[in-house]
Amino acid sequence: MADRDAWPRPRPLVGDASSARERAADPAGWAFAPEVVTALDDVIAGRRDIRRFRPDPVPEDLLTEVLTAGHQAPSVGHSQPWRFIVVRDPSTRDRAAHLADRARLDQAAQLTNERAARMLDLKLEGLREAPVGVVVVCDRRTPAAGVLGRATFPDADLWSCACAIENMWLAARARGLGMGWVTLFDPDALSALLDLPEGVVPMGWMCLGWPDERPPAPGLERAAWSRRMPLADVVMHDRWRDEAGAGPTQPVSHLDTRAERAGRADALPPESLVSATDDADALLSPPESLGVLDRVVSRVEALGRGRTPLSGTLVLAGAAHPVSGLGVSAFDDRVTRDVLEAAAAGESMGAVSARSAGLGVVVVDAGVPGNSAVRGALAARPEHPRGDLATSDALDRHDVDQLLDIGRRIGQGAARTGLVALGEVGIGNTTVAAALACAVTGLSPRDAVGVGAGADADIVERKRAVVEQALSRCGPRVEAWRDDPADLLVALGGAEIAVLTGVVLGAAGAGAPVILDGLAGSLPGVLAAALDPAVQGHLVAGQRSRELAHDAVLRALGLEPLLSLRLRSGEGVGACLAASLVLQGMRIRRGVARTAP
Ligand SMILES: Cc1cc2ncn([C@H]3O[C@H](COP(=O)(O)O)[C@@H](O)[C@H]3O)c2cc1C
Ligand SMILES: O=C(O)c1cccnc1
Repeated sequence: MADRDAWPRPRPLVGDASSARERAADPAGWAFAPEVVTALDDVIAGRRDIRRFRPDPVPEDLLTEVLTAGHQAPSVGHSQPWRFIVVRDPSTRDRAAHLADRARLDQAAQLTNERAARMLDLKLEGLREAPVGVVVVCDRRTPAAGVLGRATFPDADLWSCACAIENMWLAARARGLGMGWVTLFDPDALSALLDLPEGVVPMGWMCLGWPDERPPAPGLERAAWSRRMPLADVVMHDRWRDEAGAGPTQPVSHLDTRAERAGRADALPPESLVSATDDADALLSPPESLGVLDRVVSRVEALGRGRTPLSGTLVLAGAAHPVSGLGVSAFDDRVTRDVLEAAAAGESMGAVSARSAGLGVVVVDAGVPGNSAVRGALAARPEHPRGDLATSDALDRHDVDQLLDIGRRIGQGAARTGLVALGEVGIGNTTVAAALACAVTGLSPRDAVGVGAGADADIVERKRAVVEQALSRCGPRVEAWRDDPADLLVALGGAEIAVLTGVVLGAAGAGAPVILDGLAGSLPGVLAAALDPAVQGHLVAGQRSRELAHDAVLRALGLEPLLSLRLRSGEGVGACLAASLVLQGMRIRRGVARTAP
């Protein structure tokens, strides 16, 4: 038996040397000296996002110290997912600065006028001045489930990189260096610039250098853009809501709701729909007297708050389709140009239908055969070669973006006239439309391919084969079409459908009802609604045509067609017939005697 009261505690030579007794005796004993704490608080409080830099070089040892601080950040599962790309090459820096210039204008376009002007006044990047750029990227190629803590919070790797950035920021500030975190980029464009592989994502561009400003407060606070919220507004106790059931306010948005409306549609406002139906109920007639038409009229009147003009515009877009070279139409490609020229002259079936319905016509040449744009038509001709969709993409991405953009502007203009009716012309486009219909409804080519403008059995067989080929060529892209509806237009086409998709977005964004036509004249509604769900409340199914997949497409849209005439005209003829009916319904609604409450 030992005769000692206590044995000395064996102090480990590795790991935590503190003892339980020491920790219990002095729980705060791990603190740094008070002057260190004050210094840390000073650095945290004095950290600024620096946008103005002096040209003096950053000494290598300081840069290494800053990067070392970054590399000491905490990371999920100790995964250290950050990688630092130190950029000194002026051409890379200039190209990055150019990307930021573009992103700045794009962002300004989404803000209110006042905020946009102020944003453009702000200096948001110091990319061209800072002698060093450090691009912090996150290597996300490791499966989340393989990293401790990421299976449940898969984005924790990104947060770890943000911690590294903050560490660098503080280390830079303590040394008198300035750092600015620039995220004013299209991330894909920045990735391409730095040649990042798939799965490695940029967190932004850190400008690093000697600051040419020493701001006592955050720049955005100084510019009266915003102010730091009181601590009490961001701290809650035990749960999100307080006793009164209120939660904290969400961060402020400077989005322009009007610009948003010009670009994106307003959902059909429930109050105005209710007031339109209330008005219908007051008519001296049985409720829902006009049946399907009644509902459409209520919707149109709700959208225009009863002031929709008794008129409108047929937007008729035409385009050539290389797939017509695969024997999928009973007609020659040149017909497309002839019809569009006749439309511009006011003599095509679509143009005459529009006139007879009291609508104006806007003819859009989205690349009909021939080397020049059709006279009298708005030109929206794709710049790049188009593919036959069976073996290559129908359209180039840049062209699709342009077509959508031009369409949007046309739609916004047409919206001012009242109803916006869609019309298409393009030999071969029922094959394109069938492929799109398969993609968006899941129909098989056998159930989607129809006779178009008059196919025989051989043509129908070839159409099916082409649609099958196109769908298997684009497999995963077709399945994921909702993630990127514009890519479906790239894969399958066609240019007139892309323009009309833009028209739907623009018209609905400006508050107008959009009347769909046949199969190719309904798909723009599906695609636009996928791009902006609020479009849905603006869509009216003009007709159910003869084309096989049309019914499935209308069902997918949840729309009941006004007419079912087995049309096969295309060109917006059905949309015009329906528009004329809608206008008549509006006149009836507006003219009939009201009953007293
Ligand atoms: C003279 C003529 C005028 C047309 N206007 C519209 N289409 C309709 O038929 C074409 C699509 O059918 P497919 O895929 O079988 O080629 C599109 O132009 C459509 O609008 C027309 C067709 C013809 C022949
Ligand atoms: O239903 C259609 O849209 C259709 C049918 C045949 C030809 N063009 C269009």
